[in-house]
Amino acid sequence: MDISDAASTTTTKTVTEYDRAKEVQAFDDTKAGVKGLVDAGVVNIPRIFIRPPAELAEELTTHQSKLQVPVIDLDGIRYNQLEDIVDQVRAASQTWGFFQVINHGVPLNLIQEMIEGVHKFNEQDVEVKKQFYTRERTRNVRFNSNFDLYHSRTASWRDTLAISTSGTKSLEPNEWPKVCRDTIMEYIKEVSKLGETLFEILSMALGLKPEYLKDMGCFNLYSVICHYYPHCPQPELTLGARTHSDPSFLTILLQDQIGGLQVFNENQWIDVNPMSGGLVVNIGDFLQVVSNDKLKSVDHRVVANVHATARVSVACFFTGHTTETQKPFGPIKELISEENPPVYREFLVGEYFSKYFSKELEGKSAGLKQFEA
Ligand SMILES: O=C(O)CCC(=O)C(=O)O
Ligand SMILES: [Fe+2]
Repeated sequence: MDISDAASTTTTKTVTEYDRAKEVQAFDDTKAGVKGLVDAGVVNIPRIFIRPPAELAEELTTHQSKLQVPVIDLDGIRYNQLEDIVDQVRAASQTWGFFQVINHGVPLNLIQEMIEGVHKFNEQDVEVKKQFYTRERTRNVRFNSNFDLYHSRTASWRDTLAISTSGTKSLEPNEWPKVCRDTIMEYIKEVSKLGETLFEILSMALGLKPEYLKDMGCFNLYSVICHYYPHCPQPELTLGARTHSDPSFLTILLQDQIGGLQVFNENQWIDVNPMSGGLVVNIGDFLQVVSNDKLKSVDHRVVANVHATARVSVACFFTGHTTETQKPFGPIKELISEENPPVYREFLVGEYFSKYFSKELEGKSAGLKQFEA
């Protein structure tokens, strides 16, 4: 390559990068999200959403599998089958990092209302919705498209309404989106109860007393993240959510019947098939750390929605304490020994969050690496 070639390559690169930044900004400035693009009738998705050629080529090598994420019936708790449930949760959390629960106690009509509430929020007058559009992390209610829009190589085909519950009590009623406020409040209450039960089961699965994880401070439903995945006209070119593991101890996820969530298991992507009335539970990075790798936080993603109807999901993140002034978390003492030395160092949830939100959504290994001892 001679100097003029090098110069023109540099120029092209600069222009491409400049265009991307400009296009990302223009998209963000609409405050209408991906739904705004769909409403405007786009048939070719903007290039900020198109995945790099290498990623697209890799996709062609994946194939469908008959493997299924384990389903656990929590009704057994009432029938003296707790031990059996603890065994099932342990097995699922050590291998899949994911399981689905049924008979979980969260009222089915509330689940339906939550799904409808997220539709209503996203499908209301765009001018009303825009009032909630922000990337300001100090705001307890944040509507935007792609929290990592400015840091990611590829944007995802989804919009998100995030509610931080730590400030729920101090939230002014008009800070909340009216169309789904009461439903979300009620949902937080019910999912917290389920979370408490699951943390007890997980403590037992680790051979600890039932209150152990709760006493440690893992149990705090910090954010409710409502996702809306509009129909994508070119689903093969993008994703609904990039591959990631969750920045939480535990996540309880409600998904509607459309499907698209996939979990990485035995070197392949497996569909997490929607179950009417079921909830998906997954182990987050922090639980993998405190369990010293006994429980696994596993990569997952969402494919772009091919259906005419938008897909809705609601992820409840139990993140424990959240400010840097709180006590640090690290591998549980009872789980480490000479044969099982700590794999991870102690960390502060706040410290982890500030890194998480300053980069793009990425696979688990990158996230967990920073905790290593
Ligand atoms: O929409 C989904 O099914 C998954 C959402 C998710 O993985 C997340 O919010 O962390
Ligand atoms: Fe996730």
